[in-house]
Amino acid sequence: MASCSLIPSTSSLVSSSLCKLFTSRNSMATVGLLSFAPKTSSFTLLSIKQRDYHKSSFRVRSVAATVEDITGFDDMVAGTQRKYYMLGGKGGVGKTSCAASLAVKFANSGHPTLVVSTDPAHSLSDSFAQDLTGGTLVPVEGPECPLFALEINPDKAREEFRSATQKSGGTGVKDFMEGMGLGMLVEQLGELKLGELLDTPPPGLDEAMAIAKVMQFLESQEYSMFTRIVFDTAPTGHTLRLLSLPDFLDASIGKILKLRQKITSATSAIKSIFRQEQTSQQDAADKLEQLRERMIKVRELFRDTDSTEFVIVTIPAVMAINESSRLRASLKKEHVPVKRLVVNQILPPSATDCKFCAMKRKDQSRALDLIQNDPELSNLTLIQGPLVDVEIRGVPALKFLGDIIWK
Ligand SMILES: Nc1ncnc2c1ncn2[C@@H]1O[C@H](COP(=O)(O)OP(=O)(O)OP(=O)(O)O)[C@@H](O)[C@H]1O
Repeated sequence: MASCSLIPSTSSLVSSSLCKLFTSRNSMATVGLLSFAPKTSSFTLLSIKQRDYHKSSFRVRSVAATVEDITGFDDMVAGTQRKYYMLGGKGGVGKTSCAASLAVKFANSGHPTLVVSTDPAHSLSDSFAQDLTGGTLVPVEGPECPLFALEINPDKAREEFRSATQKSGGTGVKDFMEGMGLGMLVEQLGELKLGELLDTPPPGLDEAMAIAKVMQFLESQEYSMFTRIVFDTAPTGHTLRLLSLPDFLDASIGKILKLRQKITSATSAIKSIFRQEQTSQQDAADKLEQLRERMIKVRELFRDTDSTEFVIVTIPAVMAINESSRLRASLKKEHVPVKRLVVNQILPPSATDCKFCAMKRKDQSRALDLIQNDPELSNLTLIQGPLVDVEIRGVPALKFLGDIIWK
């Protein structure tokens, strides 16, 4: 029996003798069950993924740290309310490794945790060395407390956007506008660049929709157990576009909806004659409005200093640091809370450097100086992650990395 700390508020959520933990999005089949025996204060996690059957038990210890005088990981782990950690940075710096190691550390510290990849090029499965694909919550085997992973398929999110904006079977802005009862305005609306919006969903939209989807999941009772959500986000460019999305959508979808409203109220007299068409137009309009609201929620989540923190991950190299500085400036502009900067892959100390290592060390040291003098980065808490000599794959390796980085 593995030992586990659980958050008091969480235990009350699972006080029934057996509660459904989650269901597969596609099949709606139950793939996980959590049973709780109040007398022995023990939980039994039964998870069934396809044909695999996995059963583990863990005892409840009282949780977590006090909130006074805490820094570092203590600050991240303290408290029973749900917190979101978004890890982002330049491609290849170690975002996934850091996100996965943080998720393992949260789970081993008593937080039922969900780690989500919204990077179109998922690597959570590679990092955990387990098959976590399928766009649904999959239990990660290994940590002491429940840890689930979710790789959101960006193609599906994009498809959803297209079906929300296009009349069934139709393509392009003209069909969509006609579907919305605005066919006569297609020409006049040229300058809004709606064609671009509808035919080629804006970059960052898939990631924003993925995050919106996770938030939707988490609103339901069956997913309310998670107290830490870690996002492995797509490289910098996507993140920045994601943050500017709500304004962009407001400017485009908002205008369409307003126009449509004007027209439908002007033509209300003939509404009843075309009731069928009206319904499908209303359906499209509702979906667009829902999309816009979800994007606004995602932006609010990013800006919520009480529950969210964006952690920038970088490496000690000039190009990566410059990109991190720009990312931090943009996040500041968007009021996204950032406190920590992880500098990953720093050469560990050595008494006897070869020529290559000595050069590399000097180079890294210059890059670290750059951080100290960077107006955007110098006031962040610096977390140094060493370059390790083996590939970090699987829960034991992630635990090892997490214990070094998240202190
Ligand atoms: N501290 C480290 N020491 C050694 N290898 C590391 C370290 N951190 C990450 N790596 C390795 O670097 C590679 C890239 O890491 P990872 O996939 O975590 O980066 P990423 O930023 O998520 O990449 P992408 O932007 O492509 O998603 C992996 O092979 C990983 O094992």
